[in-house]
This record gives sequence, structure tokens and C-alpha cells, in this order.
Amino acid sequence: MNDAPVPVLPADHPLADGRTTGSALLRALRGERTGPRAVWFMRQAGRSLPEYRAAREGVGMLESCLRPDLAAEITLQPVRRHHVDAAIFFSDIVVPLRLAGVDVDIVPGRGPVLGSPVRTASDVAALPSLEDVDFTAIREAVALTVSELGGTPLIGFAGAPFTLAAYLVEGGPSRDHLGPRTLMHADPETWQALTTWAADLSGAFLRAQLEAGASACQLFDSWAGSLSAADYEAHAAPASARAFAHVADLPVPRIHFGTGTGELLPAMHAAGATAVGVDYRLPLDEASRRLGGVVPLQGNIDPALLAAPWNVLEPHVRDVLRRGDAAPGHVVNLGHGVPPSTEPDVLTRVVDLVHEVPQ
Ligand SMILES: Cc1c2[nH]c(c1CCC(=O)O)Cc1[nH]c(c(CCC(=O)O)c1C)Cc1[nH]c(c(CCC(=O)O)c1C)Cc1[nH]c(c(C)c1CCC(=O)O)C2
Repeated sequence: MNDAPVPVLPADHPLADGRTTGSALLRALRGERTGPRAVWFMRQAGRSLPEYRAAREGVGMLESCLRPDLAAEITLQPVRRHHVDAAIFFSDIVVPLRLAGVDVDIVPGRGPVLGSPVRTASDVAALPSLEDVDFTAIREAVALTVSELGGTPLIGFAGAPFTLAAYLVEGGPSRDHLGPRTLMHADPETWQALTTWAADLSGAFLRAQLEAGASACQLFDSWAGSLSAADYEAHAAPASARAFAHVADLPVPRIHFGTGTGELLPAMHAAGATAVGVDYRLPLDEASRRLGGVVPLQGNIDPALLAAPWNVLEPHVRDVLRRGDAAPGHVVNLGHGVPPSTEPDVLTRVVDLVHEVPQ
């Protein structure tokens, strides 16, 4: 397993201006347990917020990600409103595909859709070169965001190669990911070439965000839970490790998250993560046990309970905090993204509760 401690930023490192070193997020991700807990929410920027819907009016999803002023504004909205302990960069796992020149769009209510799916050796060979992908819009958006955030850290992110490849092979969202799961066995060489390409693209996207000032990063492998542990280890983890390797020399924490990954947590950690995100299906004390009790965890309030009455949600949040105490560090989050129908005040109330409960 990968038990390497997160390196502390040397004072003369170009990324180390000390802004966020003492923040609740970075302390928890280093395995420290002092002061109030850190809390943020996956998909905290998005349709649950009226100010997001107003900012996005008439602007396509990918276009809004590529306009630095708009991406920065949307990233900051949930920090202002909920007083969360981290911003997550407003972007999408398919933004680097678009920047590389792949024909992809995000269809409202559906998700990423490709102009043509990538299924054969010649499809993979025809993918654009990654030599000169231009991340200028991303760097500008991150720099703008960080200049407004002060001591609150920004988390950069990318899609893990398996989840990206799942969209590329299917050509759009799917339930069972049959296409990629067939391909990895039927034509492992093509699969390996595809996931290597995706790893280098996601790795470059992460690196651009970190070099521009993000303080931590997260690799989203949302659909990894559709794989058996054996398939994950053989056909997905090596490419995730390759994506993380692009930023392993930077002294920032690396979070690895997927859904339905209870059986995959040790392999996800071993791929080069310094902290592991856990979905709502597995209690954090059990997740920590599976990781040998040495890995900081992130999670795992059930997003479904955000719509339940407070007298149901509050004990659930307290239970998550108690179970999270089993891990060396705990970043409180949801077990998956904020549902668009969530009442924003509920999230603010959860943040207040998490900050009140002593650890
Ligand atoms: C699988 C995946 C995608 N995108 C992402 C993942 C991994 C996380 C996860 O599992 O949820 C990651 C993502 N997408 C978005 C963020 C932004 C930051 C944040 O978390 O606040 C992040 C981290 C914005 C977004 N990405 C998307 C939206 C909604 C677009 C809108 O507001 O119209 C947002 C805010 C679009 C998107 N993009 C994707 C989907 C499935 C969708 C939803 C389609 C829909 O329901 O309309 C692909």
C-alpha cells in the first residue's frame, strides 16, 4: 500500500505561499485532528443554487467552463453561501477532451455525449495528440479563483481514465458500462492505449490546475464501482496511477473517489492517492478498517437524506462524523454529488452542524 506521508510544502516552493497550509481541509488531509472538521460537497457548484442558474442563463455548460470569469464566479458561489472549507474548481471531467479537440458536448439532463464513440484500435490511433493542448483558460480561471479565495483552498480535479474511457467508448452516459467492460477483455491492447491517452490528458489537466494555484486534487472515478476488484486492478488502476503520477512531484494531497467502490478502496489508495473518498454505501469506520486505519477519508453523507426532515438528517450527519473518527483524518462530504433539487439552506445547516461538533 501507499503509506507515504503528504510532503509538507517547503517554504521556497513556487506553490507554497502558505495561504492554505493551515486550513481545515489540508490539516485533515495530512491526518491532523485539531480544530473544527473540514466540510465541502461534491457538485456544490451547480443547479441547487439560484445564483448558479442565473449565472448560467443562456450559456452552454462547456462554454461556461471555458470562460475564466464565469468559471471563477461559479466556483466561488457555494463558498460564499455555505462557508464550506474548500472550493472545487467549476469544470467537468470532459473539459480536457474538448480542449484536446474531441467532439464532445454536455447535454442538459443527460450528460457528456460524443460526436463519435471510440471503440477500435484505429479510433484510438485517431485521437488527437496531447502535445500542445492549451489549458490557458483553465489556468486563468484557477488563478482568478485563488486570488479571491484567500485562505480557503481550491481543489482541482479530473476524471479517472476508466470513467473518461467509459464515456468515450459508449459515446454517452450508460448504466452498466458494457462497452468498456467488453473492450478491456476483448481487445486489451486497444483498451490500454485508450486509458493511457486518457490518463495523460487527465494528468495534464490536474497539473494545470495545481500549477495555477489549486491546493489539493481529486480524481473522480465515478463509474469504477461497475468493475470487479480483479478487473479494476488489471484494467483501470494502472491508468489511474499514471494520471496521479503526473502530479506526484507536487506537494499537494491527492484524493481518489468513486461510487460503489467498497471492494476497491485498497487498490484506489495504492494507485497513488493520499486520501480516499467513500460513497454512501459503506460506513467510514468499515472503510477505514479496509484501508488499515492509516488513510485520511472523505465522505460520506447520503445525498438522499438531504431531502429528509432535519430530525432524520441531523443524526445521520452525527453518525458520519462519529464513524469518520476511526480514520486518521476526515474531510466531511457527501457520498456523491449534491442532487440538483437540494434546498440550499439544508447544505448551509449541515456545514454549521459539522463546524459545531467538536472532534
Ligand atoms: C461523471 C462526471 C461528470 N462530471 C463530473 C463527474 C464526476 C463526478 C460525479 O460522479 O458526479 C465532475 C464534475 N462536473 C461538474 C463538477 C464541478 C464542480 C462541483 O463539484 O461543484 C465536477 C467535479 C460540473 C457539472 N457537470 C455537469 C453539470 C450540470 C450542467 C448544468 O448545470 O446544466 C455540472 C454543474 C454536467 C454533467 N457532467 C457529467 C454528468 C454526468 C453531468 C450531469 C448531466 C445533467 O444532469 O445535466 C460527467
